[in-house]
Amino acid sequence: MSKFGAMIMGPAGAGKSTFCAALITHLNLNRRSAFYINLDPAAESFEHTPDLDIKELISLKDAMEEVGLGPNGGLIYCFEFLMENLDWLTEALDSLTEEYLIIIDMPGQIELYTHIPILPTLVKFLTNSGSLDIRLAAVYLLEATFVVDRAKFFAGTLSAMSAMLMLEVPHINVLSKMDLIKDQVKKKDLKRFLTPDVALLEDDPLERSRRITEGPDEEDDESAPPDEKAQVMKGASFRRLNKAVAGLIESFSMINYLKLDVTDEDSVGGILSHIDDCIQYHEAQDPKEPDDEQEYDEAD
Ligand SMILES: Nc1nc2c(ncn2[C@@H]2O[C@H](COP(=O)(O)OP(=O)(O)OP(=O)(O)O)[C@@H](O)[C@H]2O)c(=O)[nH]1
Repeated sequence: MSKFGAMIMGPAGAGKSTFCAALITHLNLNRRSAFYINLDPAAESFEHTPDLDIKELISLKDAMEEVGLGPNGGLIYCFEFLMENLDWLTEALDSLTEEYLIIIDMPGQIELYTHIPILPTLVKFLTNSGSLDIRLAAVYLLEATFVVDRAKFFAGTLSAMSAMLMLEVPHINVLSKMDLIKDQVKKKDLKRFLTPDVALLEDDPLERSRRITEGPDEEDDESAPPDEKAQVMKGASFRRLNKAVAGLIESFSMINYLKLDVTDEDSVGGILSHIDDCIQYHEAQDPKEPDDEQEYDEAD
C-alpha cells in the first residue's frame, strides 16, 4: 500500500504553516484526508492541531535548557534526536492508508536545507525505508516580496536549488504571499521571476538607483593580496558573482516557481494539483481490479 506526502520547506516566515493550514482546509473541503506532522520543535500555535508533533518527542526549549545550546544548535540537536527515534514516526504513519496526504511542516532555519546532511537522511528514511515507502514531494516556499530586491531573490533561489539537489525527490518551488506584491509588480514582470533569467539583475531598478546616488563602481584592486581581495568583495566583483550565479540558475533551467495566494482557494488547489502529479496520487486511488480488466478484454 502506497503512502503519499508533501514536505513543506523554506526560510523562516515564508508562510509554511499558513500554507499547511490552507492545504488541510482545501483537502477537507474536497473530502480528502490529511495527516499533519509538525517537525518544527519551536512552533507554538497552529490553525489545525498537528496529528503528530515533534514536541511530543523533544522541544527546542528542552534542548536549549537541558543541553545548554542556542536556537540553531538546539534545532540540530532536536533533529539528531529525531533521527535516533525514527520508530516514533514509523509507528504513527504505519497504518495510514493511501487516501491520506501526509503534510510535513518543517522548521525555517536555512541551514537545514543547505549544508547539514540530516534532511537527506530523513527523506531517505521516509521514502525508502521499506516499511514507510512514502511517495514524497518537496515543496519549497520563498516569499514573493523577495522579488522587490533581486539579489535577495537570487539568494533565496539558490537555497531552493540547494534543497532540491540535496533531497532527490520531486520538488516544487512556490512564491508565497502573492497577495503582498499583487499591486506592486506587473504581471509581465512577474513572469520573469517565475522562470528566473539573468537579465533580471542587469535591469534591477534598485541597482540603477544605487548607481545614480553612489556613482559607478570602483574596479577591484587587482594588486591587493589574494586574502584581502577575497574578503573585500564589493561593487564590481559582487555583481559579477551575482550574475554568474544567476547565469547558472538560468542556463540549467533548474528553477521554476508556482504562485501561491493562500487567500485564494483556486491558488491552493493549483499547488495541490502539482503535488498530486509529482507523487502520482490519483493513479493510486481506486485501482482497477485485475478481474475488471479481464472482463473488459473479453467483451472486446
Ligand atoms: N499577507 C500574507 N501573509 C502571510 C501569508 N502566509 C503567511 N503569512 C504571514 O506571514 C507570517 C509567517 O507565516 P507562517 O506561516 O508562520 O510562516 P512559517 O514559514 O511557518 O514561519 P516559521 O515557522 O517561522 O518558519 C505570519 O504572520 C502569517 O500570517 C500570505 O499568503 N499572505
